[in-house]
Amino acid sequence: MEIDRAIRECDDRRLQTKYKNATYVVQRALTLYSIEEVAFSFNGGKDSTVLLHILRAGYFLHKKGQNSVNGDLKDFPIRTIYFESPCAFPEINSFTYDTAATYGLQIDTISLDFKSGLEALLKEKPIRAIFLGVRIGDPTAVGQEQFSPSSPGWPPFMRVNPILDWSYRDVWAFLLTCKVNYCSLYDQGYTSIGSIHDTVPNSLLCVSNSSYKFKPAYLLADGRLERAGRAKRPSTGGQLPVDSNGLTSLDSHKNSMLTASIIVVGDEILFGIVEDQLGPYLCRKLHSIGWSVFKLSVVHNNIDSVAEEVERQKSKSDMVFIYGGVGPLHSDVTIAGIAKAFGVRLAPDEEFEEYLRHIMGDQCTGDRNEMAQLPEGITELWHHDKLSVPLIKCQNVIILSATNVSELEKQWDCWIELAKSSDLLALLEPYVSKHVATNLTDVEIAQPLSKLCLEFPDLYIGCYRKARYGSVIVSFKGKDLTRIDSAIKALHKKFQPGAFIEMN
Ligand SMILES: Cc1cc2nc3c(=O)[nH]c(=O)nc-3n(C[C@H](O)[C@H](O)[C@H](O)COP(=O)(O)O)c2cc1C
Ligand SMILES: Nc1ncnc2c1ncn2[C@@H]1O[C@H](COP(=O)(O)OP(=O)(O)OP(=O)(O)O)[C@@H](O)[C@H]1O
Ligand SMILES: [Mg+2]
Repeated sequence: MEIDRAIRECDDRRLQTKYKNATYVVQRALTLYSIEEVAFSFNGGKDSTVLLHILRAGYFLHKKGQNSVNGDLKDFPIRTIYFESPCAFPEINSFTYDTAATYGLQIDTISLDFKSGLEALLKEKPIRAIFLGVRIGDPTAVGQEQFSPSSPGWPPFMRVNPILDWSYRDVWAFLLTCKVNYCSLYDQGYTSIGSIHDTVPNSLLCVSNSSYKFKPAYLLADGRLERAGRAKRPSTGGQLPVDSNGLTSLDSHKNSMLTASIIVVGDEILFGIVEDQLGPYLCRKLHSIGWSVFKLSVVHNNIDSVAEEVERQKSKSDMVFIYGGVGPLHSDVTIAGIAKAFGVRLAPDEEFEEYLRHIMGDQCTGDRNEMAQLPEGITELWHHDKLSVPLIKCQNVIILSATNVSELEKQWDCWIELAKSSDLLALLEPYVSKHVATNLTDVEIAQPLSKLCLEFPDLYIGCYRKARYGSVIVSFKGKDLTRIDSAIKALHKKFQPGAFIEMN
């Protein structure tokens, strides 16, 4: 069988593993369900083209040893369904039908929408499982496994996703290694194909800005950007809903208040063995860009403790910073905790794996690297020349890998630079503060200070002392220095001259 042979003879170990696992899923499905009970959902896209050949190979391996099977091109008895749409590219349509003719696919063309079409199909045919070319990274893949029952509200069947864990690069390695045909649009710069109304060539493959020439899809270096040619649907996902003026909540917040939370993961801090110095540093940095820190919490190195705190803070704050518990050790549970908080699973991230391979060399070999597993569908990697490993952002949660202040300083500077250039982080008026000290007693200053707070509601006016029997320090924090000066003047007026001394 030509596909099986091509993979066995190539020297790409990773591809061989992916192929082995995918054909294994097909074989298990063909053991669980009879051939009449399965269907292949084929639409001429690159992922479903990979799946076609995986199914052909899986069927061959499943039947191997039986005289009836010879691995011929047209030896494919699995019912194939195609949801035809007037909005599909003509190239996709013709590729689908040409492929059906080449491989002897028995195509059922369905002209209804997916749900109604499947309802009608399942009433008529004994189908119990449908093979799909869904992959991690597809918006619809979140929460799916290789075998996933259809969603509530959909007709009942098993979705079988043999190539769920394949990356963009795996797809192209397979198609090119097996030298099979794929839809011609992929050679014209299309990297993921939807309808004619929402799909254009991927601009990252543009040969030069002046021409409309594009490189082929397999040259896209960063597979996470395969959907860059697909129109974005308006979404309120993440933390930044768009208002009626088209402004994100960050824009409309520009002159008001944005809040951040900081979560530290560290048993040793809670045991009192280690002192956290990163939290206070981050608080100062956040104030310097005008953000207000809502909470700084320390949690145990435990997935549930991390998940619980992340879940709480991600909805209360505009941004959550988390550090500690990041790495390959048993206690490094932060990333798993974040995945749990968002209700997604950890999935291998090929690009991140490559960074790790770069810094860890031979220590990081094998087909799977636990450290390269990141929360699925919500993770972005932020690169900066000065960082050996990119910053990891899961929606509004930023994972910092710094373990001391100087590392944090570097990560913070890079993060600010990246966030500024992507317009993600609103840099607000920085907070400014002044402090005055007095030897008056708490009782003497309590009431006038309460009144002052009412007179200056736009300022934060707080008190602290360094010793029980020493001076009290009153702090004024806000975004307008003249308001702070007015408040201090008003305070002076309430007492004898010289009762309060301004501190540096
Ligand atoms: C055979 C088949 C089965 C599907 N089953 C489900 C399902 O169980 N639950 C669901 O939410 N969507 C299901 N879908 C819809 C897909 O998740 C997704 O919405 C569809 O592929 C449209 O993608 P697009 O909007 O990017 O074109 C199914 C689609 C097909 C073709
Ligand atoms: N119109 C359709 N008819 C039949 N199956 C479909 C259709 N649209 C999607 N599917 C199924 O859903 C899977 C995922 O679709 P998706 O668009 O992500 O991948 P693709 O079309 O194969 O490749 P690409 O990402 O390049 O568009 C397909 O592989 C196919 O199994
Ligand atoms: Mg598609």
